[in-house]
Amino acid sequence: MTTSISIFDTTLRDGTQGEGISLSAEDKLKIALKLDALGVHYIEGGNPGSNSKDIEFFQRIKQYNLSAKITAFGSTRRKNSLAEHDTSLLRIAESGVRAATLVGKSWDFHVHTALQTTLEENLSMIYDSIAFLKRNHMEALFDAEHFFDGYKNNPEYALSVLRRAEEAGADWIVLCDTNGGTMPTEIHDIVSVIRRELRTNIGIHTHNDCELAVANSLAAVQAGARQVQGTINGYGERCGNANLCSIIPNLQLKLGYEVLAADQIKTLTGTARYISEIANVHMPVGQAYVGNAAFAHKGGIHVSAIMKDSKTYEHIQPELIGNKQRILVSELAGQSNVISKAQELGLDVNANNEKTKQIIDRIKDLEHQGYQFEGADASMELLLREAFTEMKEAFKVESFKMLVDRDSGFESGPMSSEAIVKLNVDGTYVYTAAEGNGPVNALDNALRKALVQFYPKIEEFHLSDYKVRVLDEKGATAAKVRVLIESAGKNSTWSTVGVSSNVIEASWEALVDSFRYALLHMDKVEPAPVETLERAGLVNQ
Ligand SMILES: CC(=O)SCCNC(=O)CCNC(=O)[C@H](O)C(C)(C)COP(=O)(O)OP(=O)(O)OC[C@H]1O[C@@H](n2cnc3c(N)ncnc32)[C@H](O)[C@@H]1OP(=O)(O)O
Ligand SMILES: CC(=O)C(=O)O
Repeated sequence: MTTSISIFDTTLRDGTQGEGISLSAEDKLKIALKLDALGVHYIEGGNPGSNSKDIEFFQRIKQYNLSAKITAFGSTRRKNSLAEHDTSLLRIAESGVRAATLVGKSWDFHVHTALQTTLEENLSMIYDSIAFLKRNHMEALFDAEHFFDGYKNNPEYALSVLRRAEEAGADWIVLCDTNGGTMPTEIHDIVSVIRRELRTNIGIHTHNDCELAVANSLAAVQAGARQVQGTINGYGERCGNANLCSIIPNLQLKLGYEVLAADQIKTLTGTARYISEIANVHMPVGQAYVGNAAFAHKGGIHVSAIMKDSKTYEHIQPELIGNKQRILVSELAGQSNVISKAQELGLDVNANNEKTKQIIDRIKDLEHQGYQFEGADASMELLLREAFTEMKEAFKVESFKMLVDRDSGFESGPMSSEAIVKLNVDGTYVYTAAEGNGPVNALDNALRKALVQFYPKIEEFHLSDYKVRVLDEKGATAAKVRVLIESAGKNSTWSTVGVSSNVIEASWEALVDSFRYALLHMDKVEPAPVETLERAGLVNQ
């Protein structure tokens, strides 16, 4: 029989303890709905005893009928007081949740040093607080903070903490590697012992300070833990919590546990990316399973084999967790990369074709000059289309000029940027000037002004990101730069690249590629009669 593992997500509580992560009540609601769709079993919404944002979240989440259990977090009652008078416990009870997690000390050193109380009083704090939840008819999860450090230091006391939580009626006892310093073999050994000592279900909560949070969670499950607490993308205090985006597929696809339904686990990649957007934290491209490069193949030898059978270089089918295979083309490419990329674009390309060899040489040469096509999908597509099709250019650049000026007499006054471009659009010469808040904006405006007569839908896309990287710092102000421009249309984004020792020229090159790419997918309209354009100052035949 397959063993089920309960997934407890604490992105909204421990995840927000990660540096740089701050979520509004609205953000938390959106994330909770996404996590519920993913199928996690518990969603820890926050700490109602901590701040009013979390109180608002618990109020607002009540209107949704979720499958996941929403839980509130808090600590055991303060020392030398009554649970019934403890603000944190009262806030939890008032929040309206049916389940709550209480963190309590299980390391004697912490009891003496952080709580500054007696070992016996700490046991009472735990008992009273869990019993309070049970009297309020709530499911009670006990997070035994620093359990592994505590057990190594004083196993009898650490175990007595768990026993007291069990006596009080805890539904889950969760062993925490709070400082993230325990090794997988220790986790396995200790969880195996504890499992024999308790009747209550055991969970595991690990931190990533030794880059072992995922391995430690798996070791605990293999030793008998039946709940894993973690966060999406591993957000959390210090180095983060155990990353559920790796734990879930490892448990389900590698170790054969029952975790999520097959159609839900397919939403894992989308969930990870959605939450990274809301948290405003860039996802590492190489993040296991859900990263953009998790199934991206760059080396020619890899791509050649992948095209024969993807199992050669993929440990699972990316679609199982909603990711997808990508083929990168760079100076490390062989003809397989180019063929695969060209086929993706619907181009008819054969192996050992002379043109294929030429385009590989061209790409390698351009990358040697400083271009990078992995991050510039649209420039790559243009190169391939030029090589393998009779590509009709939407326009040709005749010339461009850039004027950057500061009004005399205003030493710190505003700078003005003006661009003048001359284009040939299907035999019609268009000459336009435009201003902008900087040189790239002025060039963008001038190109748009020239082309909008022919391609009105040009208004539907805009430049969404602009990055400059100095390629040879030793050249100082004469160094070569690489400009990457990201553009966004109604339903898509694309990136283009330009390289030069002149930043304006590199920007212009990337900008022109962005327009060339956008226009590939746009219909041209008949421009207004020439005199009208001439009168409007747009055309100079
Ligand atoms: C391992 C973990 O991640 S636990 C969760 C940690 N998360 C957070 O701390 C985020 C939310 N925290 C907060 O908003 C605040 O810290 C609050 C509201 C909980 C408490 O704020 P304050 O009352 O100002 O106390 P402060 O944060 O300075 O100190 C924590 C207090 O809790 C006590 N405490 C710590 N753990 C526990 C526990 N398990 N049970 C009871 N009391 C505890 C400490 O001894 C300290 O008490 P002291 O002031 O008498 O020394
Ligand atoms: C409870 C918790 O967050 C910890 O011990 O790390």
